[in-house]
Amino acid sequence: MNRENGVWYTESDLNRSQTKPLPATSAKKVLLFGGTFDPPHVGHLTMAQLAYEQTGVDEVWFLPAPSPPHKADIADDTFAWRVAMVSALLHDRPHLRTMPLEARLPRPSYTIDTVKACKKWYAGVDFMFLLGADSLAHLPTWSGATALCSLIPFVVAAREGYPIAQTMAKVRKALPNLQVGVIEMPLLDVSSTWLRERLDRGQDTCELVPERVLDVWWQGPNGVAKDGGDQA
Ligand SMILES: Nc1ncnc2c1ncn2[C@@H]1O[C@H](COP(=O)(O)OP(=O)(O)OP(=O)(O)O)[C@@H](O)[C@H]1O
Ligand SMILES: O=C(O)c1ccc[n+]([C@@H]2O[C@H](COP(=O)([O-])O)[C@@H](O)[C@H]2O)c1
Repeated sequence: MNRENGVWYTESDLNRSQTKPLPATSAKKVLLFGGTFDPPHVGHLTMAQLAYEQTGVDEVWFLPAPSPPHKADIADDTFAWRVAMVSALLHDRPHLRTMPLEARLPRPSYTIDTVKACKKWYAGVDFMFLLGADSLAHLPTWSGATALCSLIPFVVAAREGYPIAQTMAKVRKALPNLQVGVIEMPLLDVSSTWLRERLDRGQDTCELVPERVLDVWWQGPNGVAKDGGDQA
């Protein structure tokens, strides 16, 4: 491990970012979807699919965060495992892509760094960022939130406990330059936390985590190849 400018990174991150070509795209409009995905579930899949249909983007890019800024308990060494679970979730849906691009970036995985990097790496692409209303409510606490809002428009999905209109109004007071659209989606009151608790107790998750994803979950973080079976 090395430390530079207050940021921790591993040698393998650096080697990787210097040697591996970026994944190619022919997309002109892309919706970025950042998350911890521990594990990914039908809520994530549904919001991405509906956002794809309703925004007219060419692709939705799932960006698992190696080190999510507000989740100190998430270990970097679960990253490849979470990437592999996202790939399993998106199986057979080429317009929804697993893009572990944040592996190439400093830790913690601040969204402003990700957005700046994506705009630089994919200069011809128009980006938007997808999040749930709970994440939107916390947006004012994100690193460089005002600058981030001037860089990218957001697309928000409803989430239990965070009524959209009130949440947007409150966030706009803190971030007057916020650009945000809302997707139509039924409330799906499912979270990774609740599912993890059930999995830890050996309880049925009733297809809220698809079987393919569960196969990876049960392999554990040490049972998955370090690149998560993916290409970014
Ligand atoms: N059921 C859902 N409905 C709407 N948005 C969701 C839902 N689940 C997750 N999201 C959104 O997806 C993004 C990534 O979420 P994340 O990977 O943290 O899953 P989570 O279910 O919120 O996890 P946890 O319970 O561990 O906080 C966040 O913007 C979050 O708001
Ligand atoms: O940039 C930040 O300060 C920041 C703070 C909290 C969350 N985020 C991003 O929001 C996305 C969802 O985060 P989470 O913790 O709900 O999985 C993920 O891409 C995080 O990197 C970003």
